[in-house]
Amino acid sequence: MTGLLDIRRLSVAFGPTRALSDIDLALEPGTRLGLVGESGSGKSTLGLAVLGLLPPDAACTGEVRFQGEPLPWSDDRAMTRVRGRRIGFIYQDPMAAFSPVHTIGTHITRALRAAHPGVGRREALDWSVALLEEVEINKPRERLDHYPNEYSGGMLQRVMIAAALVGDPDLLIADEPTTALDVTTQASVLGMLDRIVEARGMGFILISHDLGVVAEACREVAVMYGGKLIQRVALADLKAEAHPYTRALLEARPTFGKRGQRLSTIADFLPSDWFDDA
Ligand SMILES: Nc1ncnc2c1ncn2[C@@H]1O[C@H](COP(=O)(O)OP(=O)(O)OP(=O)(O)O)[C@@H](O)[C@H]1O
Repeated sequence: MTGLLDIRRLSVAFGPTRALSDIDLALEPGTRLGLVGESGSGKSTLGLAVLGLLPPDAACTGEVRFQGEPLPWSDDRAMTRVRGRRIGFIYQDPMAAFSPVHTIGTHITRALRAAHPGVGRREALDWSVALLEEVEINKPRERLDHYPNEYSGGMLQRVMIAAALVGDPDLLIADEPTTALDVTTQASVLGMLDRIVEARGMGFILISHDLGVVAEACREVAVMYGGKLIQRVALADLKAEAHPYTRALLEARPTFGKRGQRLSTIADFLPSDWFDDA
């Protein structure tokens, strides 16, 4: 079987900064992988590299194959087609994704008609309604006529997810998709993402600094540190098999059980004496 995504020896540098060093990562179709690590570990750079969206000053080596074919990074038009149809992308700030002067319906139907040029106005409208239903927005037909400022942050994030689904992608990459939301909304958006990814059987890469977020919607985690991939493990085995740095990430999570206790902090990574300050 051809794999979904095959990242081989991917390295990215911004001048003297090595953002990614020799990443190898393969995903089978339907794999749901959380990519975790602290700020600056290279998670976003990895997502952007796969999508061909690195800034021009990034020096990138290595190869990424998608469904068996190398991604055509140097061909802008071909990459635009990949992003519109085969790989969906969701990022953190829903507000920035929408123009305030167009209705939500205009945004979605435009995205649909860009991904499927033959689709007529009427069909695009019905399809948009179905997509808003899929992301669990009530009264979708009515809400298509609303403007972004009439939507809450959580609802806008749902619309952004709907827009990422217009091309029926085989892989969805989400970079901190719920970080801008309050905790309750975050949980409901993650639950919805989990249901959609499951129902569509898509591959899913969820980028987050928070292992708890990843646990809501993924089955495996890949842990990054300093531009390197240091561990990949099934979530079910995480506690038993956590690499010392992964364990530190787990312990740094605020949970209700730890109320009143000091949170762990992640110091420079020194594996040999890592547990001494517990
Ligand atoms: N456009 C850029 N120009 C210069 N350096 C960059 C650029 N983008 C990322 N970097 C550097 O590459 C490294 C990895 O950054 P990246 O944003 O991928 O990390 P991250 O794990 O996604 O962090 P965060 O969670 O804060 O987004 C960092 O050292 C960062 O400063």
